[in-house]
Amino acid sequence: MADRTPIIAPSILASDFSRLGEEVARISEAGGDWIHCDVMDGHFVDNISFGSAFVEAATRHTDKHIDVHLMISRPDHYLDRYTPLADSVSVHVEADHDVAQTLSRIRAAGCLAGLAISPPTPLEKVEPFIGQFDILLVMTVNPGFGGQPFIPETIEKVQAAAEWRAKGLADFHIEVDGGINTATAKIAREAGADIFVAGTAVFKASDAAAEIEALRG
Ligand SMILES: O=C(CO)[C@@H](O)[C@H](O)COP(=O)(O)O
Ligand SMILES: [Fe+2]
Repeated sequence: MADRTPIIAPSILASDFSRLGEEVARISEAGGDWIHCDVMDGHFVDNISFGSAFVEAATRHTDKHIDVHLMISRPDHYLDRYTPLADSVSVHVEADHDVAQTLSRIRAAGCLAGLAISPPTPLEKVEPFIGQFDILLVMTVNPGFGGQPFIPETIEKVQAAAEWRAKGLADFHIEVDGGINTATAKIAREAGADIFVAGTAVFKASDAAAEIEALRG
């Protein structure tokens, strides 16, 4: 079985964009394992964040794993702008694309392939793609904004996905994203999650290193 040591992925959506480089360096030095980059197009979600030029700028201030979360309607169309910058790329099962083909292209580009699922979407929607993704990204808030409260019902999906994994159907990480703090990380970890995205909790903490350690549990 693969290593399930908790991975903490601070989301730069919660950083001070006017000091992006310093913020990325600060959070890397504080012990963040992966740098989570939330790309939003104002169409798939009701918010616009940043695009590939911004992600590229962030990469110049860290040697950590770059984890791109595409909340965009046509991930297949924009994919080639992100795979050269990233170590993992997650696309939404709800977006308008050939999911199997997009996942296959992400892997072919040398990245871990992530499949993301929003809170209202039943887990059955990702079932046909088991074995084709390396990360199941379970959204624990509705995508689009940082700083929202964790939706407890989403944990049932983490538990069910962990059962798939335990049955040996496939080996994949379970990443939780949205409203993650030390309390909700514990709930998610006990349900089977091993990657913890935290924007507000880490970037707004007075001691980011202590917060990252606390999130590991
Ligand atoms: O993908 C998203 C939001 O759509 C997340 O990655 C958020 O950026 C997490 O922020 P917090 O809830 O931790 O503040
Ligand atoms: Fe995200």
